[in-house]
Amino acid sequence: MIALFVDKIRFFDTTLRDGEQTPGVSLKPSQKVEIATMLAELGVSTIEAGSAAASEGEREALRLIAGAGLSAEIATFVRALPLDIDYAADCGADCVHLVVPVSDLHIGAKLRKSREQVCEMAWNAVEYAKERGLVVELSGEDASRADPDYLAGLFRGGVERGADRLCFCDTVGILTPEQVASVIPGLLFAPLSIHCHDDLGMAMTNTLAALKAGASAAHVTVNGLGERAGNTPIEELVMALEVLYGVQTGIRTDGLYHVATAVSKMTGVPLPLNKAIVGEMAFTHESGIHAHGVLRNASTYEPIRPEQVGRTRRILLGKHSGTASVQAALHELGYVCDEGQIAEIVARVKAIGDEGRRVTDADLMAVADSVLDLVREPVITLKQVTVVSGSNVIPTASVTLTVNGGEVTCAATGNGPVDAAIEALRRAVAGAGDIRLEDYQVDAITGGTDALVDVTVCLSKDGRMLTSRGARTDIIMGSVEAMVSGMNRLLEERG
Ligand SMILES: CC(=O)SCCNC(=O)CCNC(=O)[C@H](O)C(C)(C)COP(=O)(O)OP(=O)(O)OC[C@H]1O[C@@H](n2cnc3c(N)ncnc32)[C@H](O)[C@@H]1OP(=O)(O)O
Ligand SMILES: CC(=O)C(=O)O
Repeated sequence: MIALFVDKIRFFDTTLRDGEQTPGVSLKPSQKVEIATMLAELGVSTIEAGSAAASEGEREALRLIAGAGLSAEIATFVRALPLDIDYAADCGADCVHLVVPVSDLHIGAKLRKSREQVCEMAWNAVEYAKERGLVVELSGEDASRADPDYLAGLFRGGVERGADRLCFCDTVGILTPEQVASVIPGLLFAPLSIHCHDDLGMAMTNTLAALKAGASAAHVTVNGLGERAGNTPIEELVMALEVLYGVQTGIRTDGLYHVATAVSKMTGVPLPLNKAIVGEMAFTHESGIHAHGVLRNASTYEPIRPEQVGRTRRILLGKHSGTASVQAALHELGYVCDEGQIAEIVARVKAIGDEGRRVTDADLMAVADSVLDLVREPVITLKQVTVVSGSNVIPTASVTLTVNGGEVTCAATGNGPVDAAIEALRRAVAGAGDIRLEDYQVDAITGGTDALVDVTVCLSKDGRMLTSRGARTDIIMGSVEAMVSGMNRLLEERG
C-alpha cells in the first residue's frame, strides 16, 4: 500500500459541467436532476451542476438541483465576474468553482490582460462570492503551464480574501506524476483539489500522484466524460483507491455501474466495450483457459469481484472456448451430456466462431439438440408480420403466431418499426409467459444498404436470461427472427 496525504478524500464530481462539455452532449434540466440524485446517492462530496452563466436551461437545472435537498454540496462553474457569481447565488448554489486562467498563454492570448489584472479580478471575485454567502473553490486554469511563483501568490492572496479551497487544473492534460509531486506541496494554503484531463492518457495517474503529494480532493466525472479526451473517471479512481491503496472512499461502489450506464444512455456517449470497471467486457470471459480458471476460482482472472461494482460475471462462447466453459453453459441450460457429446458440441461451437459469429445461448441449444438427437416442437411459430412506418404515421406492427397450437394475432405501436414489432411479439406470447427484452444489439456484417444485419437479443423470463440471434438483410425480420428464436427457447420445457 502507498500512503496518501489525507485519510478522507473528497470527490468533486463535474460530470454535469466538464462532462457535459464533451462536444455534442447536452442534458435537459430533468436529466441533470436525475444524474445529480444518483451522484449524491453514490456519496460524492460536491456536484458541479453546470455553468450558471451558460444558459437559462443551465440556471433552471441548477435551481432544481440546489432545491432537491441532496446530501452533496452543489457547485457551479463561474468566471471571475460578478454577473456569473450573481447567477450562482440567485440559483441557490452552495459553492462556486471560481476558475481563473493562470498561465501567461491564457492570461495574454485569451484574456488579453496582465498577470496583475488577473490577480485583481480573481481576488475581487473571491471577496464578492464570500459576500454573497458562497463556498469558494478558487481554481487555477492551465496551472500546469503557469509560473509556480505567480500561481502560489494568486492562491495565497485568494485564501487571504476568503477562498475556502483551491484547485490545480491540468487543463490540457500535459502533467507528469513527477511534476505533480514537485509542484503540489508548495500550494497547500487551503485544502487543494486536483482537476486532470486525459489528453495523453495520464489523468488517473496524475490524480493519484496529486493525492499522494498533498491534494485532498479529486475532480472526477462518470465514465471519464469531459472536454476532448475527458477527465479522471470516478469509477476507475474509486476502485483503484479502494483496491490498490486500501482507502475507504465512502463511495457506494456497488452503484457505480448503474450510474455509468444511466449517464451513457442520457448523454448518448457509448461505453467502450473494454473500458475498465464499466465496459461490457470488463467482467466477461471467452478464452477457454480463462473461463476454466474463473469457474474454479474467480480470482485467477478477476482482480475484483463484479458484485463490488454492481455487475455480474459473464462467460461467452466462441472459437476460444474450451470444454469447461461449454460444459458450464450446457449445465446452466439444463443439458446432461457425456464426454463424447461435449467434445462434439465444443467442436461445433468453435466452427460457429470460426465463421466470425457470436455464439448465443439459442445457438448452443440448437447445437446441443442436434448432437443429442433431441427433437423439439417449437412452442411458437411465426405466421405473419406486417409493419407500417413512415413520415406521418405512428410505427405500428401486427403479428400472427401459433402459440402452443392456438393462433394469436396482436398489434402494437412503438418508437420505430423494430420497437413496434418486438412489442407486438411480446404481447402475442403474453399468455404463455412474460418475456422481457433486456438488451438489443445490431451489427451490419457487410457494408452498404443491402448489408446482412446480425441482431442479437437478450431476453428474460422469470429471472432466467437467454441470448439469441437473427441474421437477415432486413433489420425488422432479423429482429423478429432473433426474438422468435429466443422466445421459443425460453418457453420450452427445461430438463
Ligand atoms: C477549461 C474549461 O473547461 S473553462 C469552462 C468552459 N465552459 C464554458 O465555456 C461554459 C459555456 N460557455 C458559455 O456559455 C459562454 O462562453 C459564456 C456564457 C460563458 C460567455 O459567453 P460570451 O459572453 O458570449 O463570451 P465568449 O464565449 O465569446 O468568450 C468568453 C469570454 O469570457 C472571458 N473569460 C474567459 N474565462 C474567464 C474567466 N475565468 N474570468 C473572466 N472572464 C473570462 C473571455 O475573455 C471572453 O470575454 P471577452 O470576449 O470580453 O474577452
Ligand atoms: C476548469 C477546467 O475545467 C479546466 O481547467 O480544465
